[in-house]
Amino acid sequence: MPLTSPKEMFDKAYQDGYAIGAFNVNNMEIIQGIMKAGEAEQSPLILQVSAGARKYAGQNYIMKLMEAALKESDLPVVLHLDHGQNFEICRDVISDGFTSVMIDGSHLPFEENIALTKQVVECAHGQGVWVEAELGRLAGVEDEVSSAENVFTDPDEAVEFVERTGCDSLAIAIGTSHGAYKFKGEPTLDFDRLEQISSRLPGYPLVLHGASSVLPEFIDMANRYGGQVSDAKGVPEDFLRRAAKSGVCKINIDTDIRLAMTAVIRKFFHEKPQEFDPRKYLGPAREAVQEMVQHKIKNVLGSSGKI
Ligand SMILES: O=C(CO)COP(=O)(O)O
Ligand SMILES: O=C[C@H](O)COP(=O)(O)O
Ligand SMILES: [Zn+2]
Ligand SMILES: [Zn+2]
Repeated sequence: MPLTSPKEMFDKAYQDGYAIGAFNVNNMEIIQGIMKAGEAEQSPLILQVSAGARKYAGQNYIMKLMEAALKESDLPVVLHLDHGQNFEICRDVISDGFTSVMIDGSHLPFEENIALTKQVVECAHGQGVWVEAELGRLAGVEDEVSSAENVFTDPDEAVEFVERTGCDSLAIAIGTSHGAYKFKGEPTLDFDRLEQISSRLPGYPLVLHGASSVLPEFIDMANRYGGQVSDAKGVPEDFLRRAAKSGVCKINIDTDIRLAMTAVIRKFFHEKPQEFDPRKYLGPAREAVQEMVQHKIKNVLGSSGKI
């Protein structure tokens, strides 16, 4: 199946109150784990590539891995640029064949964010490519830049932003953040704000970044085998189910992939210190990614069988 645009995926998801998982890819094992999970669940998928992933794997490798994944699958798959920081990176990945880009002007003043987003929308729409933008700011680390504070999305500004830029979906800040340390105390999200935004933008797909749940199973395993990932806390799965029913069509997950792989590899190294064949630990790490992604699709996002 060739790469698809998010349009049809999001229309269906919005109608039925489920969400599509957008999973970050960095290497072969991650792509394979996600694709296998999607196959097993017959779920549409968004594979997303950050600037960091492009730098790590190399854009040519990413494209060839995608090509291989699509050759072996009939699933609808979107190839999406995660957190595009400027016009040039969006333009470059569009010419490589990405079907969706995020232009992240959330660090800019409102008018500058609008101007940058509009510039990307004009270029992308000319080629049938979807544009996600961001308004508000998430605390945490993204692309090696860390933001100390959340700046929640203002509902009035969200409406004006969408109207003036013509962006196709909007990432909003309602209390999630990137990484494994999302909450100091009890997790909370500003659902009132989400309802306000979604009711003022009816039918419009919203995006939730920083949506990993930081599964205790992997935190415990990592720590049991020498890790030091303490006080980690993610977004409770019930919050994600609720968000999916309130206009959130795309839920971004990266940290949970990282934790699953790391936990399994730590355990392996501890239990089999004499082994040195990377396939022996990257294989189980790939299986852990598959299982975790399958769990999300089936039990949290609700996208099983929605192809
Ligand atoms: O938002 C993300 C990628 O854009 C990932 O968020 P997590 O760090 O919660 O996985
Ligand atoms: O939003 C951030 C994603 O988790 C990507 O992270 P990265 O920039 O380290 O690849
Ligand atoms: Zn951002
Ligand atoms: Zn993000």
